[in-house]
Amino acid sequence: MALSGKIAVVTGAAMGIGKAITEILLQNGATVALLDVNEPAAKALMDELQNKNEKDRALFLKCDVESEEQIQAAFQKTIETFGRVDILCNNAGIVDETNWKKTISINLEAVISGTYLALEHMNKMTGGQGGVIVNTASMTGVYPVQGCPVYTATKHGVVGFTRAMAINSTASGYGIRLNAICPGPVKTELLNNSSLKLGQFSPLQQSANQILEVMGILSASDVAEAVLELVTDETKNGEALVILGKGKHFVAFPSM
Ligand SMILES: NC(=O)C1=CN([C@@H]2O[C@H](COP(=O)(O)OP(=O)(O)OC[C@H]3O[C@@H](n4cnc5c(N)ncnc54)[C@H](O)[C@@H]3O)[C@@H](O)[C@H]2O)C=CC1
Ligand SMILES: CCCCCC(=O)/C=C/C=C\C=C\C=C\[C@@H](O)[C@@H](O)CCCC(=O)O
Repeated sequence: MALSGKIAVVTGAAMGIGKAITEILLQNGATVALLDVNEPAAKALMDELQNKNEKDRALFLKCDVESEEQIQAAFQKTIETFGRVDILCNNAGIVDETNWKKTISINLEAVISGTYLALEHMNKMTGGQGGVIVNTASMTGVYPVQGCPVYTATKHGVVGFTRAMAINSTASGYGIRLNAICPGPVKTELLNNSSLKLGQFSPLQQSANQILEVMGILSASDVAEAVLELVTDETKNGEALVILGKGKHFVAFPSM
């Protein structure tokens, strides 16, 4: 898929991996609606884009993905402004093993809401033009990590939901590809603060640190490059791409 003229929606776009996804999509010619709850961070990014003459292809929409109404309003504004949606990156996520219901709400429920809203607008069976959805899972969506059982559960859910929806799309003719990106540790605010967010499992933090030593640490741009691969490679549907400091691989799931 060539990106020039394509319209993308990215959630959690103001910082970290979402910011890097936004930047690489813009660099490759796409137009991006940036959805985020952090208005100051988003405005700072928009100022950066202004300096790179990319601001006219970027639209910040304040949106808390915990609110289905706010996601719907952001989609509506995107379509009113740019005409359609071709690409969706459900990227917003948190780690919080104490407020674990919020973690489920943002990391999994919002991915489902965003995907279903995108279907309404992208589905070829209902007048859409098709497209691609990349959901940000994690290595914890494939390999359980001590210290963050609910986070791990949400990311397993993102992988399973994405793979099931990819099968649905093929079977139903939606014309939409769905893939999951499963990064290891990435140098972002989320990772920096993660050791404070393990709640009752904080004593297990050392095991998480060991993952860092074994797996290596990624930059947000490393992840964005892998997301670009999933967006542009039209042979990829229903994949879970694990990317670690030491390399990347598509998960080989057991066949039924
Ligand atoms: N940093 C890491 O080591 C890894 C992160 N991930 C996943 O990557 C995604 C992005 O994480 P990072 O860039 O590391 O985090 P980050 O904390 O650096 O950035 C997350 C962005 O999402 C936004 N956000 C948070 N809650 C939101 C909400 N309710 N509505 C709208 N926006 C919201 C934040 O304002 C922020 O701009 C998450 O889904 C995370 O689980 C996956 C694997 C590794
Ligand atoms: C434990 C929360 C994980 C959230 C990110 C994810 O999806 C997967 C991460 C995999 C390993 C995480 C290791 C975390 C180590 C922390 O305890 C902390 O030491 C990291 C500090 C960041 C740094 O050293 O650069």
